[in-house]
Amino acid sequence: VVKELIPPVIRDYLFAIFRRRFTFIIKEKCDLDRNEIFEAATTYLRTKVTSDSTKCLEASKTIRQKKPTFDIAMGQEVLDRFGDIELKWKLMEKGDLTKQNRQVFFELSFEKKFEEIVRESYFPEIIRRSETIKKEEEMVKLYSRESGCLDGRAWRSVNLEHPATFEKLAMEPELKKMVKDDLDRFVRRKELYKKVGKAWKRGYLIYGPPGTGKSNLIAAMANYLKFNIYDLNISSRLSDLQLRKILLSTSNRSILVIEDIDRAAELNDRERRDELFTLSDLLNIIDGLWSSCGDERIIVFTTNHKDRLDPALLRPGRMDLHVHMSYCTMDGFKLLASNYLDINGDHQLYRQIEGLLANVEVTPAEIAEELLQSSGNSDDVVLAGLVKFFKQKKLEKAKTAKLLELLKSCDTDVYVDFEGFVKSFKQKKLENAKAEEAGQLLKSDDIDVEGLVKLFKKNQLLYSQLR
Ligand SMILES: Nc1ncnc2c1ncn2[C@@H]1O[C@H](COP(=O)(O)OP(=O)(O)OP(=O)(O)O)[C@@H](O)[C@H]1O
Repeated sequence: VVKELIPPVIRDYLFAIFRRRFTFIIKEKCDLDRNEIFEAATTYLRTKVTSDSTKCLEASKTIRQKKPTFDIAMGQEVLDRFGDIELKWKLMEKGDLTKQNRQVFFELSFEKKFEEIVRESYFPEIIRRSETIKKEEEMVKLYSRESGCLDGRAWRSVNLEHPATFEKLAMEPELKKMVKDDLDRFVRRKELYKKVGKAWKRGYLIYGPPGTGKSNLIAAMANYLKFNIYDLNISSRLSDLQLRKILLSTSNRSILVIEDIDRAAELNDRERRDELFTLSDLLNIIDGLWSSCGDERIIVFTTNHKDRLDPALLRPGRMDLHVHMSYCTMDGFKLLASNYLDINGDHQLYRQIEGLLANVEVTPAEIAEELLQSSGNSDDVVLAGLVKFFKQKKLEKAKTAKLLELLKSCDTDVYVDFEGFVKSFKQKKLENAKAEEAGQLLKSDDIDVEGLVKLFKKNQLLYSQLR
């Protein structure tokens, strides 16, 4: 009956008389210092304000923020609930608004009987929640495309918890510095880009054999700049329009990654009547869209075979920086040893390792794998194991070179596909004295054929020569 007959405002007023209320005043500053509860509440209440609950919101976005934030506006109320407690937040100000003595504060009111819970549990909870929100906001995200979804809503994100940093990355120190400086310069130069009428974007081509750290470098760049990564998988069938929608839905302050761009050569072979995009469409869309609506964009192409790339991609002005990720050098090795074994100075085996590294092609990923597998042993044992591993690789390399020499002098038609060759070779279909010799080498105890096929594939240069 009370609900039916008495208007809500009067009802609340009457209830308030019966239920004793209590109010906390939370000022922006404690003397001159910042008030942690005030700051935590500001962050926390952002997750509570909605246009349904308040009539007025304050919207803002700094250049470093990825998304706008919506705050409680002056004089507005926001309701919150903590267990059974209903709490009312109100942002207020007092004092001379133009002078220094202006004070901003929150009024937090609730039923008197809950005072202790608010003090002991609610405040600590707000501080904890605000820290989580801040961390979440700073977290770099990795977006990948959901298969089957072909428009702008196709991106799904996870937090990029990749620990890669420039410090932990084994690559030539000068090259590392160059990439880092380039990124720094890029983010600093917004005004210059604007002044000269150039879109504020930068393109990197990262190339090198598998396992040299191309993906690691991208993760390090994202962590360094706090940019999100969009991983665009171009192998799926997309129409020009779908691609446009997908690209348009990426946000600023992001890195668009297109891996294995050499595979995009396939794109060029597509028939136009399919209305699927080609490589040059892709490049034009990226250029066009981003010139008109994007700020702070980085695009990264990676490839294991720079030599197979479409010349359109290598045209000057298309990619700003070409970054070659190479096999492991001694500098890189020392960094990996410091990461995995905490060896920061010299070691007696380093001279030998340096000599071996100059003669074998071994990727940082292979070394990292060896180091991981032998973790738990003493440094001497781990490094001695690595020396053995390098020697084995050196031997394989010599045999591979010899084999290649022999194969090259054979009838080449058969070698178009190496697995096929090995098969026919095994079946002794080949009547060639040199191939016989190669066969002996292949059959020798310390080389296994499948391993060799893998080796050839890994060693892309030899493999492409062979092809
Ligand atoms: N330069 C490096 N510095 C430190 N660790 C590395 C480096 N390169 C590779 N690794 C290690 O090897 C793993 C694989 O490397 P990553 O995926 O970055 O290589 P990639 O060049 O991108 O290979 P792919 O071409 O096959 O994608 C990494 O997670 C890391 O543990």
